[in-house]
Amino acid sequence: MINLTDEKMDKTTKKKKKTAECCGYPISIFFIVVNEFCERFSYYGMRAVLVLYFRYFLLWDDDLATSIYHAFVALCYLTPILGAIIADSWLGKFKTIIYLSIVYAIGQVTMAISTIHDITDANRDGTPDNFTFHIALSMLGLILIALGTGGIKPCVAAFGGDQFQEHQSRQLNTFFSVFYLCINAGSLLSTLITPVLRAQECGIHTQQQCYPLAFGVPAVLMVISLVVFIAGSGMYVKTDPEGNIMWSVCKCIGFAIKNRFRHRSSSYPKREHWMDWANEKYDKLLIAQIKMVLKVLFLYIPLPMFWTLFDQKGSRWTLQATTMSGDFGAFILQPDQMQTVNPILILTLVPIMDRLIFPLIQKCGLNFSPLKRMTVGMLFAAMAFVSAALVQIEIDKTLPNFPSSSESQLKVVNTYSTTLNVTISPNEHLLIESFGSSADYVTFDHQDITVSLNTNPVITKAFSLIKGGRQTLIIPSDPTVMYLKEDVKSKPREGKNAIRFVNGYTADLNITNLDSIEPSATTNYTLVNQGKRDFVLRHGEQWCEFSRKFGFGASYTFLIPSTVFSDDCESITEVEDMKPNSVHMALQIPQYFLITTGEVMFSVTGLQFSYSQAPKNMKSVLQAGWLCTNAVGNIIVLIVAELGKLPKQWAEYLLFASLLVAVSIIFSIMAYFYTYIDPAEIEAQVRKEQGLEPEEMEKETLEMEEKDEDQKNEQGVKQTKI
Ligand SMILES: N[C@@H](CC(=O)O)C(=O)NCC(=O)O
Repeated sequence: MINLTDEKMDKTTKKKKKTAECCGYPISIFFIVVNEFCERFSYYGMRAVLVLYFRYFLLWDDDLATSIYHAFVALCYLTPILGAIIADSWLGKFKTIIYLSIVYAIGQVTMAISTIHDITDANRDGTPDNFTFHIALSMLGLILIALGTGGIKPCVAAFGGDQFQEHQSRQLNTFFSVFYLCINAGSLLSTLITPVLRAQECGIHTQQQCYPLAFGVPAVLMVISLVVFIAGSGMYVKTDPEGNIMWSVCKCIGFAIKNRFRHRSSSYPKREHWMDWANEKYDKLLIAQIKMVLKVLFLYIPLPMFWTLFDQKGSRWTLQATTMSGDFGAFILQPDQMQTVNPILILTLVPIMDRLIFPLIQKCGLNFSPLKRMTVGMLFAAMAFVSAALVQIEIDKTLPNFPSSSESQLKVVNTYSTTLNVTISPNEHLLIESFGSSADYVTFDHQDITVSLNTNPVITKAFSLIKGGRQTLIIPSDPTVMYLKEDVKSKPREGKNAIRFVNGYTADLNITNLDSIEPSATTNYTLVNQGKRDFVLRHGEQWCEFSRKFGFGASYTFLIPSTVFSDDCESITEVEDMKPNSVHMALQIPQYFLITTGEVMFSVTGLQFSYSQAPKNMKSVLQAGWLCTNAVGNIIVLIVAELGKLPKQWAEYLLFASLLVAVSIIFSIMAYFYTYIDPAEIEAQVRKEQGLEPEEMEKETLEMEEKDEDQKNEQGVKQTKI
């Protein structure tokens, strides 16, 4: 029985007594959660506009932009290992957070500077002249950000946990929930704000999309995060690093393996655990701690699969949203804004789960242990993907029938003065009225065709179609020069609409935001957003204006007749090449609800579990291991994206759902054999076995602390003497 005198009690708990409390919580955690809010605002705000920056500022193609984006996210979840090593073996969590936050803030500022196009826009045309400079600077910024955000990630949660005393386990759980709420409040606000900042126009010489502001605000938030953290400095419980623990762990494991191999003959008695083969050389306490960590790390093996599904909400699900309608009546939701449903749901679900669902389950006498929660979380994520597959099946029903890689599709547009009988060899006959088009695309399984028009004389012309492509045969006022124009063969990106104009007027025309268009020519596609759009057509002094209301994801060809100015643009004909999206984005809400419920059960619980099951000196290491499961999950997404997809998107969703169900079954079996531990208790037991009684241990600690203090005092005296 530990029986400490008041004086001793004072000394052993002196660090904790110093932390002021409010409503049973250490005040210091206020600074930690505010710091986390600002940091996550900074991270998610920057991430929200990153792909668009790659795509439209650096002018990378979709594939490169997506790959670099996922590689960056994976790096952000790999660097926690580095942060944990620095914290646990060298600087301690407090200093690690400060130093790496400085690196992080420098990275954000570098990133913001790299987006100022005026720096290299010597010819003032609105585009940077030296892309290498911008790419190099932004890559440097991203590496620093990944190092910073990843490095501090395992430290901040564990540092927050360190602020609590042993009897505050209930408050500790609430802290992790509040911590998660702050992450999502930061993420929600920034995901809403930074795209709006990006859409502003700014610049010194020319006005461009305001990336410097969109990246600059997250940089400011990171500086604020650092200042807030430093402000709480006097109140924190700061645990000292315990030497190069990772190195000791590696050496100890290496020795155990070597020793086991040396004694592989059956004549040697078996040992309870393979790590016991390190007994000859290493401290029993270290071996016991390594066993605890390995047990948890082993349990982590199936976890990346959850993140593989979870992180697709930023990629596949957003792409799915681009094929849906975001018209909610009172407001219009853009496809990438659909992602904000996740943090919104987190903010509502975490309190509901904590205050209502989990206590209710407990009241019913059910043992809903952390590992059971995580298994159920995985099943929810799998259900989310089943829901996504069902939505996809509905979308597929409304999608155009795009050509396969061996087919070609053709549509005919007639801007000739009379109705035409169009024969496409060998046996396609189309009757197309003046300023009209064929009803739909005709599919061919060969590329070479001959087109005949029933004009007088008959006009015949041979064409070669694009394999796997969609084209329109434009018949102008002079049909002898009929020509092919390539069409879009997938839904326009970001839910935009692809539009183009065929000029049936007798002279050049100028159309708002488009280059001048010659008679009989067809413009290239321009992407326009949903909503009402106005266009002004001009030729010399003549002009007229016409308006169209667009939905999401459609494609149109507008045919301009020769009478366009005399009837005030009334006679412009609209040919619908691709129908607007008709499946509503609200149908994605169930899948978001399911994945977010899964996240609350899996991720919030996993965070607490990783903290509670780690020995004191390896808490950051285990947090880093937990975050690494996320990195591996992202790498799996990268590999799957690179290897190509199943022919049907809904089938891919079902495949992922089935994989996660299989993995969750394996995880539940592993969890069944896992026994929850109290690391402090095990450590005390090992010490006891080593012959160190608790009282002696306390005594030893006190003596060491006293010695420490004496040394400090001595140094102080020496310093004052000097
Ligand atoms: N729900 C996510 C945030 C988001 O995707 O907007 C989350 O909580 N992630 C955990 C983190 O630490 O960022």
